[in-house]
This record gives sequence, structure tokens and C-alpha cells, in this order.
Amino acid sequence: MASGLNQGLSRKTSVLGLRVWELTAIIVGLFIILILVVLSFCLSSRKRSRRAKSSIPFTQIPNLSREIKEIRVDQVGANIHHNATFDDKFSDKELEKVLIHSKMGDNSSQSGSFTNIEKEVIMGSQSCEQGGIRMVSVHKPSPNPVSAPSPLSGLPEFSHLGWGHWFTLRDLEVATGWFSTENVIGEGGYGVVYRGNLINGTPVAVKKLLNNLGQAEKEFRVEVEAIGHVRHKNLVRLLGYCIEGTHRMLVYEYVNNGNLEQWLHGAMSHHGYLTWEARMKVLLGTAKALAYLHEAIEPKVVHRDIKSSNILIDDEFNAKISDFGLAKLLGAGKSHITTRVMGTFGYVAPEYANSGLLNEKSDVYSFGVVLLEAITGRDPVDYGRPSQEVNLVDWLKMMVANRRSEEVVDPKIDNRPSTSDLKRALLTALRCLDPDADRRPKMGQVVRMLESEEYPIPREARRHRKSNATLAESQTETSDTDKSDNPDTRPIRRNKGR
Ligand SMILES: Nc1ncnc2c1ncn2[C@@H]1O[C@H](COP(=O)(O)OP(=O)(O)OP(=O)(O)O)[C@@H](O)[C@H]1O
Repeated sequence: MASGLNQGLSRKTSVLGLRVWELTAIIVGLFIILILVVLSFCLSSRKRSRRAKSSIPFTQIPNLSREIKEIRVDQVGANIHHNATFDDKFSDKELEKVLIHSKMGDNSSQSGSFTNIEKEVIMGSQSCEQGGIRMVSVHKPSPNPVSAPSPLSGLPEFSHLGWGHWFTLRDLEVATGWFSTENVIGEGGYGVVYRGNLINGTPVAVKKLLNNLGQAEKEFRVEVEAIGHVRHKNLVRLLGYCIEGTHRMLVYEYVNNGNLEQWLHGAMSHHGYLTWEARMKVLLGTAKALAYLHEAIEPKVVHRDIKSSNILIDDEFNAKISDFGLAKLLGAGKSHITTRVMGTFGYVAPEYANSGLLNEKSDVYSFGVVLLEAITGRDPVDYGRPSQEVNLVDWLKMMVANRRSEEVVDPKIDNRPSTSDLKRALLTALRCLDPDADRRPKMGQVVRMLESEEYPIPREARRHRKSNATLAESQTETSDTDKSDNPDTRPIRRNKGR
């Protein structure tokens, strides 16, 4: 029987003259290979889909910090205050009233939930730009936002975070030329900032934090993740971070046009001086970003260190606030951080300086100082000036009290603002600088004050108007304030003689 089977298997077939056993072995072999191919295909596609769900530890997005968390605007608390009477308070007397603390009446009389326009104002959407002053950059044509590629595209997929990128130390060494001194942009209280280029060509600013001892890795990551989720067009975008050993680094979008302090006080002056319009555009953007941090996210973020050097400027003269969330991230109590948390001399609200008590109204005060800085071109504290002028806020109040507000405008501004624009800006600043924190406006209100197209109408003139005032009177007002024939809508003025 066995020899019969042997004979059967050894029989030649018609397929290529192969014997039966040879043919059988080939068929079985092919079948096994086929099964293996199918199995490996199934396994690899499952692995790929698991990776896409990004469950590896470094890319996992921790729970958002309890302190900082992004919410949708429609969840925003309903108590933004309308400044319904703002336009009525523009007269000289009102400026003085704000100044000397006489009764302003309740400027937060109306409350209710955000209207769509208010949402747009705070979120910095297109339409609120339309309400503001239009300016064309003299530097570069505006980039097409639709076609702009993501700054992180082309980077290794495995290190993508939910909002940004996790960088290795090596990535950032390569990006910054091994943290070469030539790439140092500057040094602040938090650490040294380097300019760099990612391997996909994106220019970045890498902030190498000093505070690399105190913070546990997990805690640091949770906080950075929280900041990373906070987005606004007037906030410098955090692209990612690096945690390796004791290294803690933050990687930001590179903002290429200096900061407000450099534009106002010299380092960028070889490019010319900012026009009034450019200054107001930067300040309005700053106000919108602060309104977002204070009023559109829950819990709110208090910046704690608003000053002109923390307001970066892009090539279209948009403001980009940097360092938001860092005070929280690094925490109080570390020696070199404590000074940072305490803000910067000249910008700190009195109640914060005196008692360390802090809320968003401290940022409002600091914003008021920056606004004055932009109007006057003066440093908040300048010991090079006569004693009465050393402190900018005190000097300004004195000037307004003496009805000399027209004299406070930065002499470097060739095309002076109209009286109404100046008063609007001064009034807004003085309201922000109210020594009583509770009386300061919210940043949402500040945005509306700065955006208000209404010009100050003295009470008397208003009364005249109501009773059919003469044409001459209204023409005087209009000529005083109408900017439509102002040819200077450029963001900077070239230095004379350049
Ligand atoms: N994203 C960025 N793009 C371009 N330049 C930046 C960026 N972030 C910071 N800089 C610049 O780096 C320098 C140092 O900034 P940093 O914020 O660390 O210090 P500072 O503003 O001088 O002081 P502080 O730490 O008190 O805020 C500044 O000149 C700042 O304009």
C-alpha cells in the first residue's frame, strides 16, 4: 500500500512535468505564504491606526490645568459690562473727573451675555478689524492666511501633540546652532531666548527657562499643555516644548518685527517711528488679547507682567503678547521668579505692589501704563527727566489737570492725532490707571473704548446740536476730528533725512 502511495505521488503531472508530490508541496507553500501576507497586513494596519490615536506617553495630552483651560466663547460668563455712557464722557471735564476721582457714575451699568459683536471683538476675528483703523504695512504684502502652511508641518509625526509639538533637546540644538551666542535674541527674567529654524524651515524663538530645578516634569507638562491650548491672534503662539533632564524649553512662533519697547524707545528707531495709527493698532490688539485671557476663557489668565517689551509686533504691526501663563507656569516662590511674578517696575498696579494681591485689574493698570507710553513715547519711569516728570503716570495726570493734554503727545509723531483721538486714548488710559482697582474698566470695555468711532462732543456743543445747532459749530467739531483727509495711514514714519 505504501509503495502504491509512493507510486501515486511520484507520478508525473501535466503541469510543467512536475510530479504529484512536488506540485502538492508548491501549492501548500503558496497557501502558507498567502496566509502570512494577509496576517502581517492586518497587524501593520492595526498598529498604524493605534499610533494615529497617539497614545504614547509623551504625546498624551494631560488634563488641562485647573488654572488655565480653554472654553468656547458661548460658555463665557455673562457679566461683561457695557460702557454705555463712554461716549458721553469725552469732554475735558470728564478727563479731569477721571483724574481727580470725582464721581464718574457707574460705567458698568449694563450687563448681559456677550453679543455676537462682542464675541468677535474679544476673539479678534475679521469683522472687528474692519471696525478698527486700517493700515497697510510698508514692509511686506499680507500673507494669504488660507494658504499659509502649518508651522509644524513636515515634522516627525510621532511627536505631534494635540496642539503642538514635543521637541527633543537635539531638535532644538540643531534649530539654534547649538544655542550659539549669535542666535541669542535677548534675555529676560525667565531665561534666554534664541532664534532658530526648525528642520521644516519654520523660524522659531526658543526660550530656555532658568527655572529648571524646581518643577517636576509632569507638572511642567500639564501647565505647558494648558498654555498651548490658549490661542488668539494677538497672543504669541506656543508651538511646543522640550523637557529633557533638567532642561525646560518653550518653542514659540518667531515674531519678526521687534517689540513695542524697541519701537518706542530706540532699538528699532533706525526703521522709523510708529505713527499714531500703528500705535493704536498695537494697543487695540493688546487689549483684545487681554480681554480674551480675562473674559473669554475660564478660569481666566492674568498675565501679571504686561509691559511694552512683552508686546511683540509682526510685520503687519499686529500686537502679539508674549509670556502669558508663564508666571503661573513657573510659580511663585523661586527667588529669580518672584521678581517676575511681581511684575516690572513702573507697570505694576499699586495694590499689587503694596499687598501682592492680584487679579485681572492689575493687568488693566499695566495696560494703562503701556497706553500712556505709546501716546507720549516716554518710559514709565525715567530718571533722566526733571523730578516732576520721572514718573510717567504722575506727570500725565499733572498735565491733564493743568489742561495741557495736547502737549503730551510723543513729539516724534509727525502727524498728530486729532483732539478727539487723543482724548479717547487719554481717557481710556486714565480709566485703566484708576488707583481703585474696582473702578478700572474690564478689558472688553477698554476694547470698545479704543474702537469707538464716536468723537468727544463737549456737553455744550451737544446741547446746541440738540436744539439745531448752527452749521458752523458742527463744522468746527468735524474739522477738529475728521481724519478722513489724513493722508498718513502708514504704520511708521521714516526718520527725517533718511
Ligand atoms: N516669540 C518671539 N519672537 C521674537 N522675539 C522674541 C520672542 N519672544 C521673545 N522675544 C524677544 O526676546 C527678548 C527677550 O524676551 P523675554 O520675554 O525673555 O524678556 P523681556 O521681555 O526682556 O523680559 P521679561 O522676562 O521680563 O519679560 C526680547 O527682546 C523679546 O522681544
